[in-house]
Amino acid sequence: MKAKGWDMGGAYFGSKPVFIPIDNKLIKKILVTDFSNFRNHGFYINEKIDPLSGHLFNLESIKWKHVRSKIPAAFSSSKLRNHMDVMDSITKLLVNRLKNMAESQLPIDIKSVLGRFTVDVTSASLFGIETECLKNKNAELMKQARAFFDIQLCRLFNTLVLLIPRNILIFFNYRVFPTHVTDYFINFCANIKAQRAVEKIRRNDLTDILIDLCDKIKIVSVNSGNSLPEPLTIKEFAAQMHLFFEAGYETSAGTQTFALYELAAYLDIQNRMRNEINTVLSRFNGVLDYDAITEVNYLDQVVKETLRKYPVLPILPRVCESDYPIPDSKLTIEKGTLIMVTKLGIHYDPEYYPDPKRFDPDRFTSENMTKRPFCSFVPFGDVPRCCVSKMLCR
Ligand code: HEM
Repeated sequence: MKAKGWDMGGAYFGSKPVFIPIDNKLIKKILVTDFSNFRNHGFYINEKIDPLSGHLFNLESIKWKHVRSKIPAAFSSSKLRNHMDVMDSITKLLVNRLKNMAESQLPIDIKSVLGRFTVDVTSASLFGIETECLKNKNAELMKQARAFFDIQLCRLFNTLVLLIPRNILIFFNYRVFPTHVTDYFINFCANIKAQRAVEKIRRNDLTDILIDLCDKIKIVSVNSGNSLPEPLTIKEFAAQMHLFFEAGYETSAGTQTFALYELAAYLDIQNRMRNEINTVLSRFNGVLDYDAITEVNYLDQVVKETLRKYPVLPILPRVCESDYPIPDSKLTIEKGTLIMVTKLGIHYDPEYYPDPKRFDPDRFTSENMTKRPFCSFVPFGDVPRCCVSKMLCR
């Protein structure tokens, strides 16, 4: 569409009209400046029948804001610094596992290995839970979290279901998550909450933040006109936990897999990255700690170029909350219209990234990055409703 000189376009998703902003200033308005009119993702949510669907990605309006406002504390750089030891020990386990696998000369399902590694790292650092998915392929938590999504047919079906209006799905009590997965996660969370209460454990991690949301009601000034947020129920707590296990798996494991693919294809890039890591390691006594990580700039460029070329979640969905006159145009986006900001379109725009199919980490030197406009690189979306892990990416 941009090649035709259009600033915006449209399509149909089934019978639903979809607005596609192309002009970068309009994208910024939708994601950032006029966010209050485009807060929600518009995905199917039915907390009564399908409690796990009530997770942060699906939550809407005030309830989303209430839960979301507490989460960033779990992702701060000081928290990350504290988690370096546990990340280091799980990474050593990964290296050993891969060495053993390589020696056996058998094909490796690398995405699955990296997925289990990611779940171990996120669980240990965010929740203080040892999941041991890397050690044990049949770890129960992993089986439950992936049971449904590993079946391609179920994933396809759940995408097609989005074509059906939400009120019809609610009328037919449609549920995305099977009962056994829902029950497993509700029990799992109830046990963690009880255990922390009995043993008086306080780690100030994501688990504690979610438990606080269950136990405490934040008093909002009556004058602000907002209703008082209710404490989270155990089911709502479980929905958030389940999302965090899922979110880390597909996104991070997928990105690491694509990065390995490109590094295997371009040995010069691989060698340059390895040399940089070795040089930094030699300055930090062989330990890749938090400070060392801030110095591996080329590695950071490789990650960014991978996120550009392979944007997991290739669109950023939004719903227009009230009629929105598009600035500098005679058009209005009608209330209820679905908006799709296409990350893929932005990341493959030759105006920002010449020869976009080429894998070139040098697009992300700090000098080159400052030449591109705002919203030209959006792997995590943009504030306020960006990915919660965005702040961990340099
Ligand atoms: C390569 C890694 C990742 C990528 C590329 C990624 C990308 C994204 C994107 C594009 C969104 C939607 C943003 C929007 O609508 O504007 C999102 C949302 C989200 N992500 Fe990630 N993500 C990654 C890793 C993670 C990890 C490791 C976690 C947590 C453990 C996580 C948790 C979430 C959550 C909770 C949301 C919903 C935020 C909200 O609606 O307020 N993501 N992510």
